[in-house]
Amino acid sequence: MSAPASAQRRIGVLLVNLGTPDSPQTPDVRRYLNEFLTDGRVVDMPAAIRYPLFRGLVVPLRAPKSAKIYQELWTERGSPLLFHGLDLQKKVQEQLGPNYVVAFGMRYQNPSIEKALAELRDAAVERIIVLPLFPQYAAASTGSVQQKVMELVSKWWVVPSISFISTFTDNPGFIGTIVTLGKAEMAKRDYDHIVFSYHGIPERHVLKGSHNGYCKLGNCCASYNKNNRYCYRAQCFETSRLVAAGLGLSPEQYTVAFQSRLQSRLRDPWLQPYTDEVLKEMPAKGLKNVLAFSPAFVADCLETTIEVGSEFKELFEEAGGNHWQLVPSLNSHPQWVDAVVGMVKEN
Ligand SMILES: C=CC1=C(C)c2cc3[nH]c(cc4nc(cc5[nH]c(cc1n2)c(C)c5CCC(=O)O)C(CCC(=O)O)=C4C)c(C)c3C=C
Ligand SMILES: [Fe+2]
Ligand SMILES: [Fe+2]
Repeated sequence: MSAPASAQRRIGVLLVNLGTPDSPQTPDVRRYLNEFLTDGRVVDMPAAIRYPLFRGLVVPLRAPKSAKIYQELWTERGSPLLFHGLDLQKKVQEQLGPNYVVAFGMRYQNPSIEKALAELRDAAVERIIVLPLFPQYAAASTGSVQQKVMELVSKWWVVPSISFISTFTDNPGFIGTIVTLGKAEMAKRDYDHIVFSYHGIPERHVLKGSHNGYCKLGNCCASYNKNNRYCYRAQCFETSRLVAAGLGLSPEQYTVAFQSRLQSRLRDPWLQPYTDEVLKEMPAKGLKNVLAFSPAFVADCLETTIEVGSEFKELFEEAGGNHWQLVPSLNSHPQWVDAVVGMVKEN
């Protein structure tokens, strides 16, 4: 006879995404951006410069503009990044069953990681598996979640056993779901070219994380190996290569590019090529029908729906393109739910 569920050892699973404002109104967007952009892992300036510069100047100027974009993105269910995260949590919990407790938190704003961890502690879980929902490790995303979780649990009297899934750039279930979604779009029409557009990071961040100086922003990232396992650029290339293989694409049929750079007067270079520049040149080369993937994000958000799905489409059409199509995000697709369950069970 098996022990009752309540007597069995339970494992906590913490799914974390980046964050989103509580509402698309300027004060909430300002609060969100203040927390996000003063994180020393996102803007790696000395705190004495970062706080006054971002709280006093950058965020007050940016918040009203960002609020307008969030209003465009907002749905009846609120922010897509949030409700898709909650849907994923529910479906993963259903599949994992009563021996697991699945919580969901955001690195910035709500529901906070602190609240999600407290749910797991209250459920008396024996250990916690943390899955930051960023496929490719970056110090500014996954690293920041890890730091926050460690800061919070280090204050508990009984510190739990914790493990982190730090990257799933090449996870077969993750790759397979993107391939499924891509094939569905490719069945609807013919495309001249494929773009894999990833969230950019400053080149400096890649160099700071370079293992023994291995990564130098050159051909070092062309293969994915033990020396560049956590190099964001190498991981973006690896995800693209695997998805391209699943779709049967040759290297000439796709381009990897980077979006969402935070324009600054310091003009520090971000990972290149920049997606907006690449796509503007495509129509003149005869690439008039383009399918775009956003494999740095697992759920719809500002950077997918608005930036890739609508702003890039407009730029592409202005440059003479016919058809620009964004492949939908994984959200809580059943194949993706299976992939998350698989990663948890393997851990
Ligand atoms: C995929 C992982 C992410 C990395 C790496 C990342 C780095 C990074 N981001 C900024 C600045 C901004 N990012 C913004 C939005 C945003 N970023 C990610 C993910 C990563 N960021 C997501 C999922 C989102 C969308 C959130 C949503 O609610 O939809 C924004 C806000 C956009 C705006 O206000 O216009 C900024 C700003 C930096 C500087 C950085 C690395 C150094
Ligand atoms: Fe970002
Ligand atoms: Fe590299």
